[in-house]
Amino acid sequence: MKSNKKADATIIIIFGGTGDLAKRKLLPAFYNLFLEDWMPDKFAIIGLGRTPLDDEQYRERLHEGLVEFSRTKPDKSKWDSFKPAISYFISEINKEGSYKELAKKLDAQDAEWGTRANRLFYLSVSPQFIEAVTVNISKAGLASDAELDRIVIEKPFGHNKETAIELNNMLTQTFQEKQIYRIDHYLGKETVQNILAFRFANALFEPIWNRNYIDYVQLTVAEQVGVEERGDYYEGSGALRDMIQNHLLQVLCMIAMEPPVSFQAEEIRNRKVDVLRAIRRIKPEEVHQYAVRGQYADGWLEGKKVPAYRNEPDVNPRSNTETYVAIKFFLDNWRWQNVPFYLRTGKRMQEKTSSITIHFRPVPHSTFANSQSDSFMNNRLTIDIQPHMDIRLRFMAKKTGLEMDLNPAEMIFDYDKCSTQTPEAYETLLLDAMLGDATLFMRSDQVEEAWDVITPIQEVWENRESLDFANYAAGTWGPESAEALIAKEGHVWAVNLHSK
Ligand SMILES: NC(=O)C1=CN([C@@H]2O[C@H](COP(=O)(O)OP(=O)(O)OC[C@H]3O[C@@H](n4cnc5c(N)ncnc54)[C@H](OP(=O)(O)O)[C@@H]3O)[C@@H](O)[C@H]2O)C=CC1
Ligand SMILES: O=C1O[C@H](COP(=O)(O)O)[C@@H](O)[C@H](O)[C@H]1O
Repeated sequence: MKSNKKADATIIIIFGGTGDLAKRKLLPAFYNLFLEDWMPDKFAIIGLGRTPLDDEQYRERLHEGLVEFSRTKPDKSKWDSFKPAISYFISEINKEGSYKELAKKLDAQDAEWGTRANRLFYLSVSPQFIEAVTVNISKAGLASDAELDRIVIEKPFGHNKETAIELNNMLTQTFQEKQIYRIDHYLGKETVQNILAFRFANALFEPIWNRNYIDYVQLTVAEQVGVEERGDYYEGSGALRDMIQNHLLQVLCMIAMEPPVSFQAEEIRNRKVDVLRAIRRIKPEEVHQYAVRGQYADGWLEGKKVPAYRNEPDVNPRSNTETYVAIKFFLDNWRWQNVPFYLRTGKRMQEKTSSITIHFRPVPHSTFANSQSDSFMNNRLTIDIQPHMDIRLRFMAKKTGLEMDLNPAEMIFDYDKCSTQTPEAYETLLLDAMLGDATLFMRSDQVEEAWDVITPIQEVWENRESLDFANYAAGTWGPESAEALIAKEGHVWAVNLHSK
């Protein structure tokens, strides 16, 4: 969460510097921070990988990434001033010798600047390498200063609760908790951060933000893309681990948390972990009542035929991996007792859209005769996270005319009307990591609680044999069972309603 200050001298060391994430997200984020004068006055970016490249060839690769993925296209003179800070270091993760050489490079940079710089170790590598990198960093004494040195860990953080605990234990042998930045890029999204401002900087909403006024809450993260080139990873993950365990549960925390006393990282994280602890654990025998899963069949998206999940590259043709999940959660605390929180996410859905919808209770007594259905008359607050970013409040208003007839109307805050460009999530998060602000990163207990929430579902799904996959066509809103899941309560998925 940015203040107006810049970080002190910083060296960013990217393990996996030749990988997709570095090219697609990390370097464009650093470049845009540089353009907007957020990078430290002294900074260096060292990319690591085994691919034989020299500095100039590495910079050229990253430049291609900027052209393709950056929200601002690279300007020649700006790129020329940015690129000397980038260098490449050929290294094998498992070889201790590489880290000794890296130590020399880091020390030389410190000597040149005349100061011990902050070191930000970014692990943009497959999770199987986290232990080797951490142990070797420790052996080579690269992270000797708990105040200056930090490590950023990408998702997935563990494969289940047990492995997440093991990973936390392993990391804390080298790093203190305050040095560990577990990234969840949803927390860096502008609209997700705005939930905190919306809830806690306005007196208007807090009094009604509870079970007395809110009927139910929905969170949808729908993607049009399929599994793309990530079949190998996704087969071992599925939508529950890939999206619910992290992004959707983190957003749920922002919606449901109690007002924090301050905006200190620990305070915010304490309030969020309270929410995760309050989520009622689903018993194995109840999983079918609370959760549904799906897998896409072939279908049509925007006029193009797209293949079924089982026909995607690196996917088992008899795969049981879910590409769609919908879950009904309850929170056992005073604020939210008996308010359903519906979470759903899926690939190959009809629209790309991520949004939160708060459905308010109906008026206690209906004064007006109206042709609209009751649920359509209820107030509704929608926070559109992406691709369109806005906050919309639906209320009933009188239809212009001589009769007293009602119509829904909307008050809209539209980000498109703001003059400043919206930063990418990785820009916010990388800046925070450089500044040492962990507010938007996950603490160990948050990750473990989030795994705990999904464990029963995960275990039942992994052990159940008969599946009727594929059960939704690509280009639709997912399996029919997801509609049934909430129809039982007389509820309806808001996005479907919205797009009709
Ligand atoms: N790509 C994305 O959009 C996202 C990625 N992530 C996470 O980020 C991490 C990185 O993903 P991604 O960039 O896609 O992965 P890639 O497969 O594209 O890149 C892997 C990187 O690891 C390096 N590497 C692999 N083995 C070794 C080794 N033995 N020694 C040294 N370097 C090695 C590769 O370098 P080289 O080949 O040069 O050796 C390459 O730079 C993963 O944890 C992923 O889950 C998270 C969210 C989104
Ligand atoms: O972490 C992940 O997120 C993306 C979706 O991110 P978004 O910012 O485009 O909404 C998802 O496609 C991917 O499977 C998952 O690993």
